[in-house]
Amino acid sequence: MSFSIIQHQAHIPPQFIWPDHERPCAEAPPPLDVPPIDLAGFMSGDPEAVANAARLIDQACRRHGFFLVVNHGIDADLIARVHSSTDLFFSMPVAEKEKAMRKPGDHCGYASSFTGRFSSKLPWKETLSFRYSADPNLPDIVQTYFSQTMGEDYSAFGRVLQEYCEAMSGVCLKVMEVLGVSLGVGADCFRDFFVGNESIMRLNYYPPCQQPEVALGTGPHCDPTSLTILHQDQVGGLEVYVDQKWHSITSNPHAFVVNIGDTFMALSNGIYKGCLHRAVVNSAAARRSIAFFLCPKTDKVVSPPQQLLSQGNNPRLYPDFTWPALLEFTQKHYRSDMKTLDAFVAWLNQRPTLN
Ligand SMILES: C=C1C[C@]23C[C@H]1CC[C@H]2[C@]1(C)CCC[C@@](C)(C(=O)O)[C@H]1[C@@H]3C(=O)O
Ligand SMILES: O=C(O)CCC(=O)C(=O)O
Ligand SMILES: [Fe+2]
Repeated sequence: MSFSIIQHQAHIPPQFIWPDHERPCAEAPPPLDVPPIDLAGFMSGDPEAVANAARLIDQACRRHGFFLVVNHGIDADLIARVHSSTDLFFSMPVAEKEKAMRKPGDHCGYASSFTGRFSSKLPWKETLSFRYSADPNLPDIVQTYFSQTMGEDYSAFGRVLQEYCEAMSGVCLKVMEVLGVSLGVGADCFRDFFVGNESIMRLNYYPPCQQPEVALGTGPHCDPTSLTILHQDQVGGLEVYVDQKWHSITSNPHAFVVNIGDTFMALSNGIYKGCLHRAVVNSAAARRSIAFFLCPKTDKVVSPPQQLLSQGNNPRLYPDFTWPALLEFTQKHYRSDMKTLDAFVAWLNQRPTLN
């Protein structure tokens, strides 16, 4: 089922129609007051800038887990090249895109409308996801993926995305320093945990939809990953559920939208919260968003720093786990939503123990 056919029909197929209580708001939702974290200010070491960044990120992460990062130092031309690469890929003929077709159970590759994964509440989007590794022995992992999957013509395409992932990994490590300071465990604690990250990059493409009032580009969920660095194009459509109602996050090309995921919620022993969010579509313009999902190295055990447990009455909320186990759960057993971590822990507990 490809959007090039669906989007020209008068009505969208029933699999893309969401239940009443999950549909977009009839009125445009109010904007969420998302604090801008001055990353260069924090990194300068100026005590006031460091304290201000830590305070703003702490307030946001205790409340909804979303904040903006500005003065991030990422070249605007690189961001523009990633957006144009996204347009280039999704404008390709279906047969060309399907060279990168996502395989069942794998999180990488090209997926359109997710018909192979879900039978209802299908998201109105096409996605292209691929691995990034900060391992210095894998300096061209992204470029190699595209050359091998799509052919040597895609080497330059892969180079742009490789460069962008390296930049995103750097921004994530700086944000982890701020999070470490704001949680009182020190700038190095989470930075050291994620320095060898094995992350996921995803290009989201949302075609115009003839019935945007009953569809969703991405359904309500909390990212199961650790931290998400998202760049929205000027169309906008990202919404966050705070204080029992949906809020929009205004598009700002100079800022990255950053949010806490389930894995970091577990690392912070629930002090910082992942938050329900979704993406709405529209009938006039296609929308793109570029999402970098920070994930720890596969052998890292997700367990909160001791300091967070010894501070007063703060019992462990989640058992130790590894990211690959949670990822497999989301790919093979459970559609990520707002209860993914609880469902994951229940799944872990019911598995037969190897004696
Ligand atoms: C590890 C991941 C699974 C998803 C992509 C990344 C992080 C976010 C997850 C997702 C976007 C949450 C909503 C449901 C989902 C199926 C989707 O709409 O794309 C999720 C992704 C996935 O499982 O492919
Ligand atoms: O497209 C967006 O703005 C949000 C996408 C998202 O939440 C995701 O891919 O996890
Ligand atoms: Fe998300």
